[in-house]
Amino acid sequence: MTGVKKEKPLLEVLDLSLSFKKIKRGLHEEWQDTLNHVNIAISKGEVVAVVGASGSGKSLLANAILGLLPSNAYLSGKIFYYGEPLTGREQKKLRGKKITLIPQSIQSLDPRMKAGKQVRVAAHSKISKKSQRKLFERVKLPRASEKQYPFQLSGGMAKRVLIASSIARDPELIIADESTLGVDDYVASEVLSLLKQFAKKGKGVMFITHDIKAALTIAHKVVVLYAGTTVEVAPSSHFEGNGEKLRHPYTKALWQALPQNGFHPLQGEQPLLGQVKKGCSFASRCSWADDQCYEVTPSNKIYDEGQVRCFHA
Ligand SMILES: Nc1ncnc2c1ncn2[C@@H]1O[C@H](COP(=O)(O)OP(=O)(O)OP(=O)(O)O)[C@@H](O)[C@H]1O
Ligand code: NI
Repeated sequence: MTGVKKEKPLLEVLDLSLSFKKIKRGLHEEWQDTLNHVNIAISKGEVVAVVGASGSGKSLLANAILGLLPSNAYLSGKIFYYGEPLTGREQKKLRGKKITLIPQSIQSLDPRMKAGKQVRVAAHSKISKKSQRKLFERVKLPRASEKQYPFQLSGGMAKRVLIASSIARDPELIIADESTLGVDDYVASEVLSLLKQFAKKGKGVMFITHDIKAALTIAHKVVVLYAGTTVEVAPSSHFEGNGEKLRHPYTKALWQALPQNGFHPLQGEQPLLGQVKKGCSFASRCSWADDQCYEVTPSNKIYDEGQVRCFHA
């Protein structure tokens, strides 16, 4: 449509790289590079899945967005929130309010605090007991559980307390870190449907997971992270058939490794962050790789519906 100004994405991460300064005796400094040119955008009402194997940098990315990195961390690149730079000061202001995290582990609950109070404390005591009960209803927590301590809750209920806490202050962006990990299928599908509902209400949801199948049940698009780099961003609809519509060989391999697609495992291992060699980080496992891939890092190619980092895609 002409004349209609396109709304800026809720969150935009552009070419974000992250290194840690290592403590070294002597004169020279040593750096450990982790995230490397990460690009991701999330709009209101959108679920974006960030998919990657263990150690690919998913939680680092979440922490970078939330401003929760240790003091030896150095970031380059940009993070925008509604088109404005998300500075450390803004992160502090928005964190826990407009941008919230659903942590990976239920260990993040305070073991000495009853469930109802956990949620009221997450809301900085700005909500009444009545509102807390409404939140409990929203995440399908029985009223009686508000008086229970975390150890008395089932794993699924504890997850729901984390989720209720994360929405207590009506956030705009919810970052869910492996929220379906370690729960049974039933709880996982309930968690997924809650995340989907949040997006339907206009929030942006970043769903971090290594489970591409779970991601595809709710995500509008999938960001694939490999060894700290976003190698592909593709709409969920491109994950079909043999993966012909997917562009990056790693994304194709992830798709083809699913039991429903023939269970073709990918040989080799993802390099550890900090030990990624020059060139394309996927080259050593890629059947398409040629000399160039071992020498030069592919740039990010943007196409209509997504982006890809591969010379041959
Ligand atoms: N504070 C730090 N200093 C140096 N390196 C770090 C630091 N935190 C994380 N890393 C490095 O970054 C890597 C990726 O960590 P991250 O937790 O982001 O992975 P992940 O994709 O979330 O994995 P998982 O699926 O297992 O949760 C780690 O393996 C580690 O090598
Ligand atoms: Ni993680």
